[in-house]
Amino acid sequence: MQTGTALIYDEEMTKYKLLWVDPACKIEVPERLTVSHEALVKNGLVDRCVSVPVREATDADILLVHSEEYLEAVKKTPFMTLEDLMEFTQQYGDVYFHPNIYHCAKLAAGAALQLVDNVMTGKVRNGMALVRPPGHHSMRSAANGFCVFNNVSIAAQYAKQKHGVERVLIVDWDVHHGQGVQYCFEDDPSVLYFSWHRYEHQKFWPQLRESDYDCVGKAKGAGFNINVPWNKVGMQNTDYLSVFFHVLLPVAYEFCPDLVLVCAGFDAAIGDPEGEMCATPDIFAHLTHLLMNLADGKVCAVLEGGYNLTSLAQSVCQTFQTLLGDPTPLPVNLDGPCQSALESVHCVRSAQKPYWSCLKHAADLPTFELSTKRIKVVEEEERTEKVEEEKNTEEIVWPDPPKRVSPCVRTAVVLPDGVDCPDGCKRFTDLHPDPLLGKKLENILKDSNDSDALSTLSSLTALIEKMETNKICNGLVLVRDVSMAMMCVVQHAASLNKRALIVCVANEAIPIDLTDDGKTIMVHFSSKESEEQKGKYYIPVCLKKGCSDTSGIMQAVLGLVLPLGYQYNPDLVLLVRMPDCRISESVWQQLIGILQGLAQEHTLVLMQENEKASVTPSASTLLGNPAPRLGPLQGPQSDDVEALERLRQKLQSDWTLLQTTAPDSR
Ligand SMILES: CC(O)(O)CCCCCNCCCN
Ligand SMILES: [Zn+2]
Repeated sequence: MQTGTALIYDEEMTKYKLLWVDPACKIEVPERLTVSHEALVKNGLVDRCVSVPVREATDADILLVHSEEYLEAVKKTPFMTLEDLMEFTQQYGDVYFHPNIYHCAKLAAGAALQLVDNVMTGKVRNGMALVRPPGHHSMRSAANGFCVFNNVSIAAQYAKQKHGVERVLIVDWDVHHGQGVQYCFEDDPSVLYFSWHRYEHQKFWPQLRESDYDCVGKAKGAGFNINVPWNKVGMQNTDYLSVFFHVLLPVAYEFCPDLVLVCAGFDAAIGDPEGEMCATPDIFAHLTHLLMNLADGKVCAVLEGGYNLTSLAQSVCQTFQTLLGDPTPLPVNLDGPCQSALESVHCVRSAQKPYWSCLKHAADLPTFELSTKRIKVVEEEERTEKVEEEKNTEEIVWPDPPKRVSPCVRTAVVLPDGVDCPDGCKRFTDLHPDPLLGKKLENILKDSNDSDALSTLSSLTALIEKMETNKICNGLVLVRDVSMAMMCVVQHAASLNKRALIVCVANEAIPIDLTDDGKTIMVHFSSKESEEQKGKYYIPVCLKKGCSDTSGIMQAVLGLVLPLGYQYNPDLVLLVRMPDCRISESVWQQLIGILQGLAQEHTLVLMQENEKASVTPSASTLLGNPAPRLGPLQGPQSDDVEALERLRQKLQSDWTLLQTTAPDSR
């Protein structure tokens, strides 16, 4: 299995800066790179990465996206006087030139290409390039928004041409719209471009009509351009996650990319003078994690924006730690998305509905959008951007990101004799069995003299305690009686006062009575509609074709289990695979991989002892290896989607992160 995270950085890219007064450009300073790199050094992350050298993009590389006349013009800038540089800059918007910026722009683009080469040839699994100048605003024949060459667009074309990549997903989490990327690929169905961006109904820079949610791509590219406008500032972690769960991830899994490129701008983080958002740096740990089970884990992030040097450095470290496989921090206190974010999610899903089967049941445009859409053309005078007042982002403070310590044992296994311990795992036995365990479990144990059942259960309970004290990250346990073991885990977690999220894939009802105290939530995948109401903490997901229905499961995992799980924020995730549940191995691995974003990766996988064939693949994903791709997903069964929507309607008043439509509260 491919491992290793590339870090691409060269201090040469710090050697250009603004040489004259320009309020629009003064935030793009060399210190952006130095503070990011220094933070990586300080946190011991540079030593854990594979350092990959930069290279200059060649003319041929640059001409994959830009015109010859533009390249020739930029080539002249190193020899220009200051006056010439200022004159040359005038023709573009919100960007500046410098005698050394052409050299740095070639290095920035070349760094992205080095990253693609190393990931595509399997020298590393993933990586991030710390570069300046950024890229996503630059266009075929124009510099713009601090950008000279479109680093990520060049990387996408390069990946297709040199490595035969057929489908590239570009995720642009920078707070500005990468219009340069949109223009480059808007009629190209092989590149799916996703961007969220501060928009404020076209009042925010670059004030483009084509940045709105209804610009979905052109001709063959229709549906392969996804714009999520933020029409208010102050968006929080929950707003970002809501867009990933209900817009990006369902489409990304349906698209099934061979490669994921990230326009990793960190001006979407709190404290940034450009974004004025409130999402904290640890959110990038989750956003990164949620992309890492796509494309067999081939994720290449390239720095774009980020102008608050504190949140930038923290966000860069959070991203690298996840790329390196460190447990994600707990997603604390997520309430639901704000009204404005919900309107954006609603509008994007309805605009993209014709193009993606995962959205075929999405709601239509909200009526208020239809009515104001015509009159929403913002009057010209309204659009004059407010004068550059100094944004008082200095006094904005936020808590330091939590420490993310990897337990010394990543994956512990409890296996019957005769089943080998997979590489990288550690066989676990309970060294100090609790003599009273039989008594404590008598309500569960049918036969308290059943010694090997008792020993398995004591290993199970001891393993949970090792996870809760962070000695072990996650675990895989094979048992004879899965239901009994599940009840034992539920009871033991409750006795430790730990919240457990149980995801159970089965094909028939399961004998369990959940306490109604919210200490345990169970999502039960089955093929039968369950009549009896087992309380609001028991969530039956019915799939007509049962757990063999890949797209049905994925639809439910992304749109229901993830939002609910993130909002519930469990201490432990218990993944239970009942005998003969017929789930496909790769879907099972996706389930394990995706849910590791919760509970600091404290996932306990429980299967029957005859599932020997699944031990190695399950362990591989628990060890942090990316789950295999599922292939482009078909549409889920209509009646399953309708059942899921009914379930969502029922649950979303308690679990507000499940919402996908804005109440028509006009
Ligand atoms: C890579 C990037 O998207 O971060 C570049 C953003 C350019 C912003 C231009 N306007 C700045 C106005 C100053 N308040
Ligand atoms: Zn930006």
